[in-house]
Parts: sequence; structure tokens; C-alpha cells
Amino acid sequence: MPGQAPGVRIDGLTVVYKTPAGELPAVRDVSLRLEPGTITGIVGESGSGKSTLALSLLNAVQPPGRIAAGSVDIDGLGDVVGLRGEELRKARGRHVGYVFQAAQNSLNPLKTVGKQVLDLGRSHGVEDLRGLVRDAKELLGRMGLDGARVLDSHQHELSGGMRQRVGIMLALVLNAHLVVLDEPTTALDMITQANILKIVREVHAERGLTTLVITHDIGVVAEVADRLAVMYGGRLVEQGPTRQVLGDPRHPYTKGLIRAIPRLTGDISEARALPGRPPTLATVPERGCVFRDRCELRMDVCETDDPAATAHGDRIVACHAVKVREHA
Ligand SMILES: Nc1ncnc2c1ncn2[C@@H]1O[C@H](COP(=O)(O)OP(=O)(O)OP(=O)(O)O)[C@@H](O)[C@H]1O
Repeated sequence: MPGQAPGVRIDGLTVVYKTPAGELPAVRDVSLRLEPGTITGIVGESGSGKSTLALSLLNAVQPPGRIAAGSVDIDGLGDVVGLRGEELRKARGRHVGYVFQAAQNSLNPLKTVGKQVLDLGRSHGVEDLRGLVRDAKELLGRMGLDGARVLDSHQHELSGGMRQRVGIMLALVLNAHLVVLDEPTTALDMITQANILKIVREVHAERGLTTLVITHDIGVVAEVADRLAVMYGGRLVEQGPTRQVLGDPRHPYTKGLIRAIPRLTGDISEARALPGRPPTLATVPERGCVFRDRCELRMDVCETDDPAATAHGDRIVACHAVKVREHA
């Protein structure tokens, strides 16, 4: 059913967590567009704010966190930051399908997978429950599982990788047209991971979805994403079409991430880990560039001024040292 894919406009989004040192931002002034029908990948090291950003798409940030500023406007839903209660519950699952991180542990241990599919359908007013179960079985089959058997199983009877695929099935089965996958394949070996991503891509195309894939592994999204957004210290530091970002990274952090991955550089001996560690909420600088402590291009202005995200053609880069060439 192409043509139903919603667009998403995230503008000036800031999400804070309450800490002993006060409220600190895990996501700061992030603006991002998900174009209808595309797959966007968000990459960044652990703690960069990816999951917090994903939760914001469902207005699902829990205390001690809260969305402190900005909007998340989804076609057909409006600004989800303003949604509450029943409206929000209906939107989740039906409009926005999602697999949150650690989804492999989030199944109900007391119920079979099939029962959980039925519960999901009932709670969203699905009339054709038989059809829903059929779709669930089919999706599981496509991901290399024995659908009937998995539907009859409890969580403890499934491996981590199987649970992860069940999570993906649950994100897709209600036929939502916006799908958010947070680390969808981390429990899987490389070959299964590649297969699952291929299926995500196929289902995305068949159903006309808008998809967001979140991962710390830039190699994972390189395979599926049309666009990439790179996150660091709660900021989006670079965005653009995947091929451009991978083939000609501009931000020093993106360059470092790519250099660290042998299967992207094509040569194991060339791969170099990015020195240093990403900041935590407590250590992320209040002023200036969040990446400066690890940056080889650091200048004086980076200490004091946060670089603005600047668009040039299809590319958006937030770095004082980078003069993005026109028409990247
Ligand atoms: N409930 C919470 N209370 C306090 N701080 C939190 C909470 N959840 C996340 N944070 C902090 O917010 C920052 C961003 O976390 P987030 O989980 O969004 O990052 P991430 O990029 O998804 O990392 P990971 O891949 O490890 O999940 C981190 O510094 C994290 O410690």
C-alpha cells in the first residue's frame, strides 16, 4: 500500500533526565526529517542519545526523563509531544510500530507469543484476529522461523535471536506505516543480521513504510538506510544520504566512526579505533562543541560556541572546522 508512508518532522527537540546534578540533556536541540517512504539510520556510540530520541517519537520518555522542548510532528497524528492517554496508546502500535532496545526481554513470560499477538490486536481494535495471526506467522516465516511453533512458544523457549525476530514481527504486524527499530539485530550473528535487514527492507518497500533504524553499528545501517544521521553527545552532528555520508564523511566524528570499521574501510589493517570515550550526561560540555575533546580539528571557537547544524545541499553538518562544499 504505497502512498501511506508518513513524513516526520522533529524540530528543536530537547530531552532531559533528572540527575543529582539537576536536569541534564540527553538529546539537545535535535532537528531531523524522516521523508515518507525512506529508511533513516541513526548511528552513534552508546550513550549518545539514540534511544531517548527514538522514545520521543512515541512520546514515551519516562521519568526521570521528559521532553523539555521541541516538537515531533507525524503526518496523520500531529505533534505527538502533545498527545496523552488513550490517544497516545492508540497511536503506538497502530500508527507507529516499534521495537525498543532489549525487546528480546520484553515479552510477557507467562503468555505464548500467539496469545500476545491476539492481545495486541484486541487492544487496538483489530477485527480480523485470524488474519492478524496469519500475518504474524508469515512474518516469522520470512525471518527464517517456524511461525506456528514460535506462536505456540513462551519467551523462555526462544533464543535471544528468535525473540529479537519476534520483536520485529510485533512491530510490523499491526501494519503501522511508521516503524522504529532500536538495535533490531544486536543479538544476531552477522549472516542472520544481514538476512533480517534484507527482510526489513523488503517489508518496508512492500508496505510503503517510513522506517527509522537505530544502531551503534554503522555497518548495519549502511546496508539498509537511505539516509544516515550521526549522533554524538545528544547532538546530531551529520546527516545526509547514506552513500554520501559513508563515501565522503565530513564531520570528524563520522570520519572516526567509519575508520573504526574494517568492513567499511575494506582493510582490517587500516581500521583504527576512535581514541577516547564519548561523554556521559554528567561530562557532556554545557557550552561549545560536544565532540571537541576527541577532535583532531579542534579550534578555539569550539570551546565556546556550539556549532550550528548547517545545510548544504542534501548534507547537514554541525562543525566549525568543516566548510561543507556547496552541492555536496
Ligand atoms: N532513565 C535515565 N536516567 C538518567 N539518565 C539516563 C536515563 N536513560 C538514559 N540516560 C542517559 O541519557 C544518555 C543517553 O542515553 P540513551 O540510552 O538515549 O543513549 P543511546 O545512544 O541509546 O545509548 P545505548 O545504545 O547505550 O542505549 C546517557 O548518558 C544515559 O546515561
